[in-house]
Amino acid sequence: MLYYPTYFECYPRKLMTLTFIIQNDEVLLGMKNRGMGKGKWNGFGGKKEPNESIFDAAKREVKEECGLDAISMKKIGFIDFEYVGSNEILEGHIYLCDKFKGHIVESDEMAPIKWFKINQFPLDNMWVDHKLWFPMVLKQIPFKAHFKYLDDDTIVDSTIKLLRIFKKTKEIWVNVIVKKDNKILISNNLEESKIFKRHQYVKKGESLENAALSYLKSNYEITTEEVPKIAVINVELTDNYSIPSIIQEIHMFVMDVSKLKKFTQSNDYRWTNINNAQFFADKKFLSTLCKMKPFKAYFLMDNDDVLCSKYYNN
Ligand SMILES: Nc1ncnc2c1[nH]c(=O)n2[C@H]1C[C@H](O)[C@@H](COP(=O)(O)OP(=O)(O)OP(=O)(O)O)O1
Repeated sequence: MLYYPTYFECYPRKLMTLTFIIQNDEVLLGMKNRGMGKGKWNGFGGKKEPNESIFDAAKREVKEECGLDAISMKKIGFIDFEYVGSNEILEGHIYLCDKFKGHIVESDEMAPIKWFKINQFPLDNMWVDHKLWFPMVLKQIPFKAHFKYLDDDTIVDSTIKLLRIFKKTKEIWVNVIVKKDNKILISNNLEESKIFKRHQYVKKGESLENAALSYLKSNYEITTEEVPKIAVINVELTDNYSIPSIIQEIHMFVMDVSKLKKFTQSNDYRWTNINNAQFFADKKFLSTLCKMKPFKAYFLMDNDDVLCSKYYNN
């Protein structure tokens, strides 16, 4: 379960728009030469004027910043931008425009303006939040997000929630990590980045503990009577944005073999330092797990990329 933060609900808000113009497999971006986001590539947008609707503001900003008339625009996301030390929220309304007319006109504020192939996006030279939600714009998945910035390049907290109308079904899985000191066992046949993907489906009527013990036996040839459960994580996948969508609930157990009287290591495995072993892009996960203190977590994944991760104490 992902909780959207609410502590800033009473803060005053400034409404802003941001529109991405997309044609075939290309996105139009402009280099911002002044104001917020100076020196970064961005879509087209800015503050809403009094007495105009947010939709009209989005169309006006597109015209002012790149010269095009947007014909078809679709709202994809809402983003609350918060800056440490400021009690004002910048409420960004994100649009996708796939029909337009006119000619591109560069201005003092935005130049140059260029079409970029979607897979060659200049992400390193854009707002850092973009790489976390742009996959949703491309897949047209409505979302709501909150980013708390320390400065223009550092995010200290982020939450991305998919706004779904469809029912979600849950699949229950277990996974067992075998550890000793600050090392974990990794299969020789598995890429380290994929260790986390080796979950085992929990059969109907089977207890989580039994599923974990059978996982230990079949994967690591370890027979034991108990193994502690450390984490429950919910993984939501953007590629499963269909009907019904799936949430994976994964129960993570950790076997500390230094506690076992007898342990024979299978030749199929090797020890890897926790800091070198990867859990997708989220480096914090394995080290948190190996502290052996129960916790809950949520991950929003787009293929192998973690778009949003949240850790909760149990
Ligand atoms: N992190 C963050 N903070 C603030 N603004 C943004 C981000 N990430 C973003 O993508 N953006 C977007 C939102 C807006 O489209 C622009 C900032 O608009 P701003 O510079 O305030 O508006 P202007 O158009 O320059 O100013 P006016 O025309 O409204 O005067 O960046």
